[in-house]
Amino acid sequence: MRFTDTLQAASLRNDSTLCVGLDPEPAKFPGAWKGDAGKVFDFCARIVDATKDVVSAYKPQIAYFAAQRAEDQLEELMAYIRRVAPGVPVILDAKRGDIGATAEQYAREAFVRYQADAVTLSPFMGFDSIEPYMKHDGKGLILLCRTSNPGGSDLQAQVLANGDKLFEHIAKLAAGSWNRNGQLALVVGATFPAELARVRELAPTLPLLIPGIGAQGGDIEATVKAGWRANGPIIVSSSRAILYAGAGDDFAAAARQAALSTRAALNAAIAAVR
Ligand SMILES: O=c1ccn([C@@H]2O[C@H](COP(=O)(O)O)[C@@H](O)[C@H]2O)c(=O)[nH]1
Repeated sequence: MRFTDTLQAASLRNDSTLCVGLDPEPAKFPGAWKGDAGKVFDFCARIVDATKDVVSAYKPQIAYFAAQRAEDQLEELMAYIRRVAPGVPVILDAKRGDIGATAEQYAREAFVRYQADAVTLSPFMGFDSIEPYMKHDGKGLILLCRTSNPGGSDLQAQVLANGDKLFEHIAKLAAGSWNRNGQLALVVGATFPAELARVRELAPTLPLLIPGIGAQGGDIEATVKAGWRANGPIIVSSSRAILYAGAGDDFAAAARQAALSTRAALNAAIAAVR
């Protein structure tokens, strides 16, 4: 099944545009697990158990696993999600970008080793750095466009010779000539709703992965108003605000409550603009 179809089905089934980001930090683990990098899988698996009927997607960020020498636990987690939450797509947040030959290897890592449904990519090195991922039929390729961090403006807001800002140019390419097999989507931060609205204008039907609500302070209503369209899906991602909603043995229940209230806020905002 194509990433976009899996996403739509999960979104309908769970009545959700919420993506839970899986960014495990052992220093923030509860109780006896605190500081134990051997508990990365267990921690994330309990979060998945508690949220699998509330989300439209999961987004593990690979750095949190690699930094703990926990890539094997990420493989185990990907298999676990496929087993206990079949039909919920998994976006590997890796932000890869390299020459074609190396991109082939990164694509194998994302889609063969981890069997992700989609991967985040930096478009900075151009189309030939994205093309190798397109050999993996139906997988989602989510290009950084207007990132959620303040420093994203340093390059992404630069005006090009044709008058477009760089992020506008990326949105046009992704909605146009680069999107050869309909696999492309864009990352746009919730922290910049005006730019999010501009990206939606330029790419009316592309799925938008939107990090920046929760710990980064992005506003849910402004995000939905700018980004959601009936035929333009949004995947609104929150990591720390869900994962660490509770610090005790009830951390998974607290994560579920945080996911439920975030989903409800997203759905209320969608109902208001529908
Ligand atoms: O522009 C971007 C692109 C990716 N991210 C990633 O999303 C999560 C955000 O975590 P929170 O705890 O919800 O702030 C994290 O994995 C980032 O690497 C982003 O924040 N902004």
